[in-house]
Amino acid sequence: MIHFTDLRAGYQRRSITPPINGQLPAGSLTAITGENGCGKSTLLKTLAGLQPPCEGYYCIHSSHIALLPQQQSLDRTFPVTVRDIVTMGCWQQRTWYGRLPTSVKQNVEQALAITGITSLASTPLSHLSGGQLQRALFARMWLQPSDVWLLDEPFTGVDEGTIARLMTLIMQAANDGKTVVMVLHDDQLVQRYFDIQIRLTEKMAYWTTPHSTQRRPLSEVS
Ligand SMILES: Nc1ncnc2c1ncn2[C@@H]1O[C@H](COP(=O)(O)OP(=O)(O)OP(=O)(O)O)[C@@H](O)[C@H]1O
Repeated sequence: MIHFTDLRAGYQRRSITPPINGQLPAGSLTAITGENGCGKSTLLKTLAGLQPPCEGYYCIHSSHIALLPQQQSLDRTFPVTVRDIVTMGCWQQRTWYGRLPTSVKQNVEQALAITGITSLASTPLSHLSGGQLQRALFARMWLQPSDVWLLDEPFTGVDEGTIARLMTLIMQAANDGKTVVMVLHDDQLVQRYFDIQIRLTEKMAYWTTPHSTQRRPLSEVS
């Protein structure tokens, strides 16, 4: 669950977003939309704790938050493989001498398999296509112990089949009670899958409920 009270996100006390009020229940799937530069990523970074709010406040009823950042924010030359990147999702589960328990290693293999990148496990980060990198980042997020998923344009460069595959995993996560917030530009996806849409403009944050959602009504989500 996330509560907003007159929250304005921005940088160095300069607000970018309009004031945001309301709440996102546990188990909900929310799309943040709006024109380029309206502050969608800034809002997500604020919710991830990477930026302090400019005004107002928010409350997340969990300390376990997983963030899938925009690709541009990553250094692609970093010398790691796909398996290394995915394994970072469970660094907290390492033993005190740095080893990963067998059960956690199995989870890493599962994350690679469900995102369809097992064959790329030993591939260096710098050799991945944009869509392959998105899958690896998604697998890392999927592994992180968390109650809240924050995803910033996770489908950039991703083909239709993979989008459907990842959306299935995202809906499963929401059905399991995670609060999922995603920045995206695709209205069709919003109408098809999301419970709540927050459309940001300069002056207002418009909250709507997409009608043709394939998800169960929120009241049925435990
Ligand atoms: N670190 C920063 N310091 C100051 N201003 C920034 C910083 N990062 C982004 N901005 C500015 O904040 C504004 C909102 O940026 P943001 O990335 O949140 O927009 P967005 O809605 O996610 O855009 P897009 O749809 O293009 O991804 C932009 O004008 C941008 O230049």
